[in-house]
This record gives sequence, C-alpha cells and structure tokens, in this order.
Amino acid sequence: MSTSEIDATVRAELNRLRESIDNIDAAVVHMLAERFKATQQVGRLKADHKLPPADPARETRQITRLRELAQSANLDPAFAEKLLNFIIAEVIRHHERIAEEAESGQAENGQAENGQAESGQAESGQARNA
Ligand SMILES: C=C(O[C@@H]1C=C(C(=O)O)C=C[C@H]1O)C(=O)O
Repeated sequence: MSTSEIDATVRAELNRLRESIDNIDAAVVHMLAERFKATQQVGRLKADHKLPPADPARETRQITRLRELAQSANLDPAFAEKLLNFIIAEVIRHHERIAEEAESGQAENGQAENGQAESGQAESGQARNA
C-alpha cells in the first residue's frame, strides 16, 4: 500500500506525529549548535593555556552519566554512548584545529618579534613538526 492510499485518519495521525518529530529535530539542532558554541570556547581556552584537545577522564565521566540518564529515560544506553562519542570526536577535531591555528599564529608573531615578518610565511604545521 502506498502512502497516498492510506486512510485519512491514519494520515492525520502520521502528520501529527511527524510535526512533533520535526519540532524535536529542530530542538536537537539548536541544542547541538549551543553545545558546539560552548565547546569552541573550551577549545580556545585550551589552546591559550596549552592544554591537550582531548580529556579522556572527563569523557569517561560524561559517558557514565549519559548512560545512567538514558537508562532512566528508557533510551538504549549503548545508543546514547555511541551518539556522545560521535559528537565528542567532532569536538576534539575542532580543538585540534584551534590549537594548530593558535600555534601557527604564534609562529607568525614570533617571526614578527624577531624582525623576520617580511622574510616569509609562517612554517606549516607539517614543516614545524618534521
Ligand atoms: C569539551 C571538552 O573537550 C573534549 C570534548 C568533550 C565533549 O565534547 O564533551 C569532552 C572532553 C574533551 O575530550 C572538555 O574538555 O570539556
């Protein structure tokens, strides 16, 4: 049976549920956007103070907490853990990029302080680490 053939009552119920799903998806997007705004600030703070991009101990605490929350909300804890790990991996990538940008900015400043600003570009991360 195609969706165009289904009963009007079923269609109305489906639409009602889908409206709710759309609202929830919008809320998820907005909440994720706020979370990433906060984590970007954490990334800058870490870069400014030369702290590592990832904090595995904090991640372990978050996963334990989220699994407990999931359990009490009747959500599969394994799913909650996978989702959080997926988000955290992206955050860590952002933090690594922020740290690289801060380092190359500092390298440029260092050259400027040494009076070498006009003599060339800051070295790339790869060249510096070679
Ligand atoms: C945001 C942070 O950085 C990383 C990302 C985390 C997250 O997205 O929740 C948690 C720990 C860190 O690996 C942090 O240290 O708080």
